[in-house]
Amino acid sequence: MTSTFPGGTILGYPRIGRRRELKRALEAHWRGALDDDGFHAAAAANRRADLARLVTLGLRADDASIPVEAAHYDHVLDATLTFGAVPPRLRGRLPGGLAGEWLLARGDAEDAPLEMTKWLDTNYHYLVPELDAGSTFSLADRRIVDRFLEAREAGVHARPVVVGPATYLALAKADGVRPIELAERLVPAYAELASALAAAGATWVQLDEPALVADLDHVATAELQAVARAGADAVRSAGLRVLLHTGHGDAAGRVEPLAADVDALAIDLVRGTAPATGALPLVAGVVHGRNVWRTDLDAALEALRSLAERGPVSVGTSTSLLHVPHDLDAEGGLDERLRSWLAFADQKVEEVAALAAALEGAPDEARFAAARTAIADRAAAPGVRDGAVRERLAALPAEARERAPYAERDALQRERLDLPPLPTTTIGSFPQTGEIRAARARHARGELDDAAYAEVLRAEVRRVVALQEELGLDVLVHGEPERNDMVQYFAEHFDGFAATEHGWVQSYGSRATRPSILWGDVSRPAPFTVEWIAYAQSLTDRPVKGMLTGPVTILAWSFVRDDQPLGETADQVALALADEIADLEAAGVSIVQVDEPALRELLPLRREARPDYLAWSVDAFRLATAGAAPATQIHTHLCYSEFNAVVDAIDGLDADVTSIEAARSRMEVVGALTEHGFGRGIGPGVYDIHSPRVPGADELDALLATATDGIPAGLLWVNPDCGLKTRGYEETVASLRGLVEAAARARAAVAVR
Ligand code: MET
Ligand SMILES: [Zn+2]
Repeated sequence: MTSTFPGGTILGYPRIGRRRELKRALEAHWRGALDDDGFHAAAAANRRADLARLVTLGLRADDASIPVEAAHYDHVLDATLTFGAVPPRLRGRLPGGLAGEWLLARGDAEDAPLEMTKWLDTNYHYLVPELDAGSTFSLADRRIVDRFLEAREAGVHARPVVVGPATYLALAKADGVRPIELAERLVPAYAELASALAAAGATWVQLDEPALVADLDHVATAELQAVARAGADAVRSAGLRVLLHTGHGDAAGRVEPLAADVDALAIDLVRGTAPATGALPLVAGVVHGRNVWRTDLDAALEALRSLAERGPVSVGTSTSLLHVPHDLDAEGGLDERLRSWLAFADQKVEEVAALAAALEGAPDEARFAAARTAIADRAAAPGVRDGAVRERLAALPAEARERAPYAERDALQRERLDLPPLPTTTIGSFPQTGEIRAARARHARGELDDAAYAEVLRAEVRRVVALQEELGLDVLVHGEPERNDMVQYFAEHFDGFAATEHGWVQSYGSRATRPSILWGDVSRPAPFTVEWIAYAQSLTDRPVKGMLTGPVTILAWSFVRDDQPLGETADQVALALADEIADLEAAGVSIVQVDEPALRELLPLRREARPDYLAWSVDAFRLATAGAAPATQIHTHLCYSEFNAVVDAIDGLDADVTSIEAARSRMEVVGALTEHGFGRGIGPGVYDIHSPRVPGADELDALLATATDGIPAGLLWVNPDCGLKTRGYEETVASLRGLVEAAARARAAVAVR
């Protein structure tokens, strides 16, 4: 066991299991099919399998190369439990053990769970710590120590990983106090944890402090640095060595003041540069932790060698591998050529090991040659560059992103659609019933033929349209039963994308998504949404919305190519969507919604990078939609985030109607929009679809009153926060009935004014 840093390491590894074993264990335990012991045994078996795998792949078992994090549900929740940060509303009554953990993660009939939000600029959701001025912290749970001991029993001297205090507090919410001000109370709990780890025999601890490289509105970089430094000092005071890990972008200019307080620094060299930390040992993140492309080993080795001139260097990933699937070898169905260009988590571990060996002077020439061949092959492969797509983009006229003035569009649309004031609508999806899911699975297995599957879906469209008419909604949807996922469905119908079979990536808790791989130039060979919308429209006289996913969201929820700027890829997707919109219009569709729920998610963590991002993302949306006739009403939909920071961009989208999540924040966004002078249609959500709760009439009236106070009645729409696909029919029908009735009351109130 050495105290100098190992030659090669990773910063984290997927925790869900190669075949989503952890998901199965979690869900079985929640259903009551597995007791506590059974769950712990399954989770431990999964952790042990991962440790063994990492050793096989080339990480050393004896020198703290292997990180152990392995949360049951979420690593931020693990910190909350470890330090006893019980939410004030549950103080004194949070059950111990798994029951308490699930109460925080999932809530129950009486108690809401912790709020969930996105981890930095990723699509991973963490549970937001809930604190107040009375919060205190101590080592309340020994899971981090126990996992270290468990690994040792399995023959691995591992490196425990914990979210650092600066990041923990930066990502927390607190009542009556700025969370960062609680640092003086939190830091001693890190010292307690460190003492326990030292007593257990640990040598290194990894403190994850990505907040250091972000620009946050509510806390200054200097404050974060001071708290991160105090956390590192606390861990060191127990005799442990600290690996400070930032990831998620450029650490240069952010970590230098901590150089004397840590023993090594893990930095993202894919998106950032090396900080001026002298001869401090660096874990150089040259293997991309968040995408699925094979590393250019030659270039990486060169970068490592030049860094090695300054001081000790080991090889690492740019972030935790939490954000990529386990193993490419599981993908038997992928095109062989595409497969040769890729690396999932396990392949990235092998890349790290290969680079570490080469840096030590023992390069595996065959592996380097294979990487070289694959990278050259990818650069020249057909489809990666499609002449027709490129010519079309190059030839775009200047006005390709401009629609007619809103006033003109508005007049034409009002005449064409003839809607009542405060029109009611939904966001697109209706509950995905067990029946639909079962039919999709049987269709995928070949047990249900195309015609029979299509009939199941059509029956669902009929039911959804009839239900909406009965409820009295004004603008209808077809319900999206044919879509497994709002991005994957598009990826499956566009050229330039490939889907994986087992490429699951944790999204939150037991939930995982399977991002598609965007590998080539994107185009749309044939219309694919039109038949569904047209079928729904044939069943009703009310307008049915065409329903598309926007370019930014398609990129955000896929693995994107790394060989051209994102903005260029976004424009290609935009043109593919523009083709679909043209076909929808030709089929008589009068309203098209283009969803951009991820617009806020991709916002760069650093302020200086934001204007460029907002420019290309808004441009891509406009390119997708500007070809629509002035009489075609373009809607967009945004959710999952706090949108105050991007109101200008939302305005820039120039959609005729924007529906936006607002119920949970009690219409907070209405104020921001009013202040901005937003002058087009707006539907702040009045029904929080993330919970099975049916909103009461008073609640709906109150939310609508806030909306009508801030938004001119002529612009206001009434809708839920988001799509209904995760809900059951019972609560959906009750909630939508309430929503339509509340809209009628609000209409009457507005008419009287
Ligand atoms: C995450 S946004 C979802 C929008 C989509 N149209 C739906 O209703 O499900
Ligand atoms: Zn949504």
